[in-house]
Amino acid sequence: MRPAIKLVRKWWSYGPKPQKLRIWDPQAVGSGLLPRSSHARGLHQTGDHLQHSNLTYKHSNQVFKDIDIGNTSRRSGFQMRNFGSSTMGSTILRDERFAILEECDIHYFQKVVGERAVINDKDELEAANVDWLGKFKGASQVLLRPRTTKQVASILQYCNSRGIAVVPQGGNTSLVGGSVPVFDEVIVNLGAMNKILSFDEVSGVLVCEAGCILENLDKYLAEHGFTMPLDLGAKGSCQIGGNVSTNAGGLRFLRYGSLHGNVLGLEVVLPDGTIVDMLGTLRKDNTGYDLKQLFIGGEGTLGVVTKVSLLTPAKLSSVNVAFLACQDYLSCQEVLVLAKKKLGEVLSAFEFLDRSSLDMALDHLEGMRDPLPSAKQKFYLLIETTGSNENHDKEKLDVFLEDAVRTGHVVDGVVAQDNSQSSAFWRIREGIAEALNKAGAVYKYDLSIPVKDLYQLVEEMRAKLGDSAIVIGYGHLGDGNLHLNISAPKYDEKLLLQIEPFVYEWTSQHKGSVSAEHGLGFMKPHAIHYSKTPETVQLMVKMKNLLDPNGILNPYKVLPSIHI
Ligand SMILES: O=C(O)CC[C@@H](O)C(=O)O
Ligand SMILES: [Zn+2]
Repeated sequence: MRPAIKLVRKWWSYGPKPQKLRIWDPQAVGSGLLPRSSHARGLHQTGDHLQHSNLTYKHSNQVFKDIDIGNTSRRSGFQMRNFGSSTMGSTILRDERFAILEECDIHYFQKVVGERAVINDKDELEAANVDWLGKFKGASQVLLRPRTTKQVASILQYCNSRGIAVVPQGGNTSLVGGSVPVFDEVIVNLGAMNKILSFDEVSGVLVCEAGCILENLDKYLAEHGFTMPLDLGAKGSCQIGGNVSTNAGGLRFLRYGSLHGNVLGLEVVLPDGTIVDMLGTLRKDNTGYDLKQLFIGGEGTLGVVTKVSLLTPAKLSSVNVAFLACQDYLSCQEVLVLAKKKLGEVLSAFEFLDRSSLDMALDHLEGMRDPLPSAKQKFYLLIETTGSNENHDKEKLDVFLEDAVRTGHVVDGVVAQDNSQSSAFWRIREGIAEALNKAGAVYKYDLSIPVKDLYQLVEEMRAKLGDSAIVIGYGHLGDGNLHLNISAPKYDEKLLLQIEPFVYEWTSQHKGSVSAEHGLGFMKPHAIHYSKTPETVQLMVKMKNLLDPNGILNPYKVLPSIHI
């Protein structure tokens, strides 16, 4: 075994500089290491060296090896982080800027939230330490389940004063490693704060705690004839606090817009334990800066969202879902224009999937039939209308479909005849992410790109990678949001080097964004500069420093690190 790599060229662009990072002897590492590649995407390995104002990003293979975020192993009852696999030498370390948990800390937490809400059960911790994709594995020793805002405040105030790092967690469905610890951060899970506090039918405003599961909120609203303005594949487990913190987009974005518009108020706890009550329910309020916006999409780095007030639309009774096939990408664009013109306000979703995405979903979903078995086209569209007048909506849909077929843009299609068929079409669309996750290694990119250029990236990527991987393009075409996924049998550094920074550079050149809706989390802070100017990033760093001067809250996420 190689000796421990001397590490230490790493600190973060906010908070105090680490004194040093502790290194343990690799000989002491237990077995059962994950393949190195399974975590190789945590910190990028591009070999580039970028200079950005006073931020320096140095991405050499050596640095990558040194700072690779790896798996954990247990020693003397304490989980330690292992950097690198046994084949490349192992260095175990933790970030010494932060305090190691002691008995007295556990006692304090027990006093604040009660013994049963301080979790150190191995299985529960294991689940909370690993992200949904199984790419990132932290080494937290303790998970706390506060039930009140005051408890969250006490936890944060204490951790801030003790220098203990904290990761807020909801349903842990982040696709960018945003909700798992990187080292041994204390996990503060909001799941027990799941009360609906009020709903006002006149204004449509729902006020609830952060741990409410999205689907439960939708069911609750349905009883009152309302619905949530957002819908995601992960709705059965994601929580509204996490949705807000990620500024999740999803399937209804086209119709109801961003959470930046739909969230009317928030209660947040700052890293020092201050409770900031911004839980307004007004649609219009121009008294000073709209500070809640900082926490919508703040990815839990500036404060912990504890309560949410949300504008919800009425649930409309007439829903139609069509599944259409197009020969080429230009036709998809023409259909989008036609849909906007002919369907107008009843258009509620415009999703696209290419043939590879469809094949992948159908392979994964047992018993699911291809809705258009004879079409075998390159592109498919899932179009949904939602309105209040069935005849009117159907008429609109008929006119739209007639035009789409007559002009040759749509070559085949089906309209769901009942709820179970609509659900089946949606199941196919939502099944793509699940299928990809099961298919081996997946390199995920969530990009905003002008619609006219969007699929060109998928084609260029395919041409570049040849047979070495399956390139899949799908997403929310109506919002210009491409989910580019590259599926390969296993993680491979060489493959990654072919993908990145190409994807990011391409996106930047086409005036896109390297994160449309998933956020940056732990996976992509290094790519922020492809979409934000140095001045903007610096302002973000200042905000972070202002609100979290000790850098305890969700460290390593969103903002780039400095490697020297
Ligand atoms: O897995 C992905 O790339 C996208 C997941 C999600 O945002 C979706 O739209 O299905
Ligand atoms: Zn999406």
